[in-house]
Amino acid sequence: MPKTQPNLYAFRNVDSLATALRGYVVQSQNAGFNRHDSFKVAVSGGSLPKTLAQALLAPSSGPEDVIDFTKWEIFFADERAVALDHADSNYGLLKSELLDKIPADQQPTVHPIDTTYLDDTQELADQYEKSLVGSFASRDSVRLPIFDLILLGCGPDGHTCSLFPGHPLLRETDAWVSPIEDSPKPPPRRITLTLPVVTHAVRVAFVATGGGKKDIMKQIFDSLEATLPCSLVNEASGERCSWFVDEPAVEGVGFPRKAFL
Ligand SMILES: O=C(O)[C@H](O)[C@@H](O)[C@H](O)[C@H](O)COP(=O)(O)O
Repeated sequence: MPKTQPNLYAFRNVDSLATALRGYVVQSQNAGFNRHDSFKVAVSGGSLPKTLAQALLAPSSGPEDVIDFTKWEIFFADERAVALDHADSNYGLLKSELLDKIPADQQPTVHPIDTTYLDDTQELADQYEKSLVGSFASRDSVRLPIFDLILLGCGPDGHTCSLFPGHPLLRETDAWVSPIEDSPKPPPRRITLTLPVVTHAVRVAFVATGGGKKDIMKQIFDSLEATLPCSLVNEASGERCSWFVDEPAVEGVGFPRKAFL
């Protein structure tokens, strides 16, 4: 069977991207509600939380466009081994951009790292894996957790989550969550969902904006060789993977764009 291709959606600006991203997240949420009455989503750091907040905090456009955060379970696709109130914390970033702006009686369930284990990234990863087991299923009964949606960014070197080009962690096949002590993007000590978990999600979405991304976007979409972490996600997830980008990020990219309907 031929492999399916990812969806590349390009927008004039971040405002129109955020509107489409909202529609996509609401669809993913509703599909999750239909499947198991909750929405299990993982988010990364970087610029994503800001764009996501813009999308999710916008007023509803009608009865088809309703977000029920109380049934959301939010996990972190990757997290830095720092305190939750540290400037480098992805939880802290999501909190200030999004969670603090959601009314108290509508708060989602959020799964931050257990900062008791900051000194030992293997233990930090193992404990985070346990929180996935608690929410999804025991490791004996499922090979991999199935997120309803994983929301990712794309680094200028083609990394995503804390999965970096050429890093041995890309070959991890057993763990759901792994430590990394030598992240080329600071800070070096982190934990990350592994590639099999990312590519096993019902849907995966990347958000990448700005002209600084165009060279790596050309490599990801126009090169036949899939070695970059973002390319590996594209290859394994195919049409379950969608990219929300602005025009400057895909300037010169030949890969066909789709209209977001
Ligand atoms: O914690 C992190 O460092 C991120 O999860 C990382 O994977 C990020 O998503 C990319 O580096 C893209 O970052 P930008 O969106 O800021 O370019």
